[in-house]
Amino acid sequence: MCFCIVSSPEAMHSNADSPSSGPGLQPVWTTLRSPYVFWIGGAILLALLVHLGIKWQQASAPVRIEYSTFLEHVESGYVERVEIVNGKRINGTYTAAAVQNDRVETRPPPAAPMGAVVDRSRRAFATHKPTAHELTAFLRRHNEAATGTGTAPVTFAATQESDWVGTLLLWGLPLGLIVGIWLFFMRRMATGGREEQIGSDTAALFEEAGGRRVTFDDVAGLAEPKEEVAEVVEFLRRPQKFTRLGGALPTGVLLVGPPGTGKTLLAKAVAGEAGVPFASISGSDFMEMFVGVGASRVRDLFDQAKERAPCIIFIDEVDAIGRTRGGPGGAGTGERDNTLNQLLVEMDGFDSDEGVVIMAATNRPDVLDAALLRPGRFDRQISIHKPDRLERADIFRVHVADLRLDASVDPEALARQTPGFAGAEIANVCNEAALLAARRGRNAVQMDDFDQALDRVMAGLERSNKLISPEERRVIAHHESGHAIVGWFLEHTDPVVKVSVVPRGLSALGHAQHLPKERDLYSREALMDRMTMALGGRGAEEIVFGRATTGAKDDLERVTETAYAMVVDYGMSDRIGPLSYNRAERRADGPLFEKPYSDAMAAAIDEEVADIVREARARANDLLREKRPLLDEMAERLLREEVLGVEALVALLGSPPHGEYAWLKEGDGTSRNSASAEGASPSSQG
Ligand SMILES: Nc1ncnc2c1ncn2[C@@H]1O[C@H](COP(=O)(O)OP(=O)(O)OP(=O)(O)O)[C@@H](O)[C@H]1O
Ligand SMILES: [Zn+2]
Repeated sequence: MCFCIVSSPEAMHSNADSPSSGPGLQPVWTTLRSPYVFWIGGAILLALLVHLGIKWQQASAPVRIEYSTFLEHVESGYVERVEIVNGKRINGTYTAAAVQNDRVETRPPPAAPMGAVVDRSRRAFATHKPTAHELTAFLRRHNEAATGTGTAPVTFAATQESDWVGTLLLWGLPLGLIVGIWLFFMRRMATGGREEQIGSDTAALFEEAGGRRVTFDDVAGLAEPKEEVAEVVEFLRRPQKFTRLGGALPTGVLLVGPPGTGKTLLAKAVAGEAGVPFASISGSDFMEMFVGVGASRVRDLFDQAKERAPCIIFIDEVDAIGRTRGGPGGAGTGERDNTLNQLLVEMDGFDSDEGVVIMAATNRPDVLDAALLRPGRFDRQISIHKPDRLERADIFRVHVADLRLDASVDPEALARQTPGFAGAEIANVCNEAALLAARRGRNAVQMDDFDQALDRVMAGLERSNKLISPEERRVIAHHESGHAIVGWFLEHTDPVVKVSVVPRGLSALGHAQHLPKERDLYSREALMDRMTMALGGRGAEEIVFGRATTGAKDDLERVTETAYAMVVDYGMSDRIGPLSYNRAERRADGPLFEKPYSDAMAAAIDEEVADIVREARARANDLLREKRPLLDEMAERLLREEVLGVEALVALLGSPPHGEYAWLKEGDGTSRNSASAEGASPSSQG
């Protein structure tokens, strides 16, 4: 049996229009640090080569003589051979006799030292021909005269030779540049553009980057994620303990959450706690590389990891490689597919007792290729949320621990002032405050340093659209309160256990969480109540602000789906009757009805669906108008406290008028971090 309502403990709504921040940009220029060494080394090598070349050229160089001297040497019969290069340079050879008898020496050109000419190995000479002189005619005349006197004639030839300096400038320079750039990229690939990197020098680099080992104490908040990765730590410490009975441990852990919430930090802490090497590479690093190298980089990474096991590979922004294959994406898609395929192959090739754990982070789990999430790969997902007020106070405490603080600094107050901040932004605020205080010449960081730092960081966040504006927060708080109040007072809705305006992930801006009751059968009234609750968020926006926002998109999708199901699947409409009109879709392999109902019936169905939704909407809005004071109070408290647990809800709204809330008395599901509230599943809670 199939029901269209999914009673997921996840949010009833989200704001799909909220812009998602793209993958964090890597600081490209930090990667240039090591190539400096490379460039300087290259320059020294080049200088050395040039120097050697000049030396060699000098040693084998011909004797330079003046053109007039050359003409005299020809007339004296000392010259054996002449080569005219490009019509202007002359390379010649003296006769052996002339050199042996030192006759050439008789008229030394001022520039050429004499000793050189008597050197038997240097019969070569060179000179420059003035353009005006007719050398060939001169030589011919000389040869004619020579035959008469019996001396040997001068052989002469003309050659065309390219000018090597010009050639070098024309070809060598660009070629050298290309080779240089190529080498540079090869180097970048070899290091993955990152310092923290597996390899022979990893350990040193890691120590340098991290300073000291990161532990769970450095990660504030994130109670549940920490609990979940604790098992990974155990596994890395003592793999045999787990695999003793033949069980296979998960090798892939995917951390899902918005940017700056501490995913990298958590992965590092796992490595730190387990005392194993940690390699970090960003998915976009793979993709920056030339075609065909991404895959081999993956292979390298895994080969090295296996050598260093037990260890952790952390792939940040895994969505850069892990996007659904064959999808659109223009250039580079094929390369990405290859890289992803290699990653899948490597992950499959692991034995879980090898002790290599792959952690990956993404803020776009929705775009990941399904193959990545299959068992044996990233089959374990841990979601990481933005911190609520109390967690933010904890994060502030971690980051001010190393600062010299004035007594005026209050982490609680700072946490209240920073709704919507992620850990990275809090770290940023603390650092800014310390710098400001230092600039002002203070001995300790004071609260007003923090205030100013806050203004700065906030301005930046507003500019980058990462911060929810106060008006938006008010809308969200009322929207969530609307869901919660409607859900609280209706008979057939699931008990609300937590209301929050802490953004949860990519798009959900807040949520009202409810424990689904364990059941498979819903009456018309139950479905109506649930639709009414889903419309409570939008209703509250309308009542309080006079208009609705896009924040109700998901709510409306769910409502529409339910309303149609009531009419065409469940026969819950008197006007249409107990008929199922969904056959064509359902029985894909059975006889297909091209059109299972008439146009008239289609129109009737649409009208009936609209009626049902109108009714639910009216109920929601009526109830909210009646409870308006509660709605406002709840929204105000949410804005202050961000999260309301069950106890706070009971205090505010009174005991729920319907339903046997047995779980209430157990005192569970009340605290902000309660696992049972977070991971509520129909089977664990009645
Ligand atoms: N829960 C936390 N406790 C303490 N510090 C935190 C926490 N979360 C984030 N930070 C601080 O923010 C910095 C950045 O966090 P980190 O790089 O781990 O975020 P991320 O989720 O990996 O971000 P991204 O998705 O952009 O890579 C950390 O180095 C740390 O200083
Ligand atoms: Zn909603």
